[in-house]
Amino acid sequence: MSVFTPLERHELEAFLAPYGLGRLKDFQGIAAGSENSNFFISLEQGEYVLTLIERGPAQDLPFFIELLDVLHGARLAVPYALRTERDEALRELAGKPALLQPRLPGKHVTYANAHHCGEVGRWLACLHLATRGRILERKSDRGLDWMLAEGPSQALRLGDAEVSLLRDALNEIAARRDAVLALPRANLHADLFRDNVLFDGNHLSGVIDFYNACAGPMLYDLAIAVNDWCVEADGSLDGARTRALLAAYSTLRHFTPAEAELWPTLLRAACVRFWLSRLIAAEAFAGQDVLIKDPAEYRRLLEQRQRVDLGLPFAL
Ligand SMILES: Nc1ncnc2c1ncn2[C@@H]1O[C@H](COP(=O)(O)OP(=O)(O)OP(=O)(O)O)[C@@H](O)[C@H]1O
Ligand SMILES: N[C@@H](CCO)C(=O)O
Repeated sequence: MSVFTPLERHELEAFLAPYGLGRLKDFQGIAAGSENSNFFISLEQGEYVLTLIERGPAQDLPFFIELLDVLHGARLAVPYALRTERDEALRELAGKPALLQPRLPGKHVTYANAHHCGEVGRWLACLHLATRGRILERKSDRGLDWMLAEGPSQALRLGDAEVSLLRDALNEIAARRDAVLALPRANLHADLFRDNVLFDGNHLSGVIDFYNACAGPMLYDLAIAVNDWCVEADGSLDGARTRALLAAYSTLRHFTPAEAELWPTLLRAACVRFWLSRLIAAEAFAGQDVLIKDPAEYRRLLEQRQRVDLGLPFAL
């Protein structure tokens, strides 16, 4: 998996015809991914990706389409919704909202090095600089308020030590919520993990999966990325990769004193976000043929981030 909605060749041909991109040569469901159905599509005029939106906020699709148009216009390596000859971007196929996007070159990196992390930091700064002057508003559906609302009900399924870990983290989030929300804002990717970035050799060739994108504190985006790109097997952060990511970012946008102060809190909040969302996904998809990521990984990261308060290098 995960192709939740299989497609017949004839329905795909009818869907693709209005793009005027030539005959369908081949198509193939993509196994990776856990939220939507994705297909590689080979047409006479090039290579594309078709996404059927299976779940999540369908009413927000115009936001994602507009954001990707802005980023494409700013020359960031992102997919964007292709238009039909009648200028339609958002369409329907097999009863699901459907988008056709260019296929970006490159491969996912499993073991990131400091160079990869520098590329990611630079890309993230470009995203924030391209949007902070005219932010497209969308509240995250996995933001601090969601964590504070969802945490207590997830705690009912946890053991005593885990409840105490989560409770401490939620107390910190509640205490610092207003200060975090007052940090400098832009549009965020909000899910910048290794499996959402493509590298062509040493060059970052694409960032995909914007379905968590929102408006919010830029530092939160960095915390999410650092927790995945710079992590060691024991959950600690690797100094060289962390410095490379943050240095590349701060060359383009300097951190503020408030950001330096709130960095350890944001690192922990980003752990809580994925610990909770993975617990929810593990329960919702139990027994199904869907990729489920391990919630315990983010519990371990949170434990580590509570033991070690990490400063923000390159602050000010
Ligand atoms: N525009 C694109 N260009 C190249 N490959 C793509 C593109 N879009 C998606 N892919 C491939 O399809 C896979 C699944 O896409 P994606 O991560 O968006 O799935 P998802 O189910 O929406 O997300 P997730 O499981 O991360 O929430 C990616 O890992 C990538 O290999
Ligand atoms: N990147 C997320 C899954 C998609 O939001 C995770 O690792 O839990």
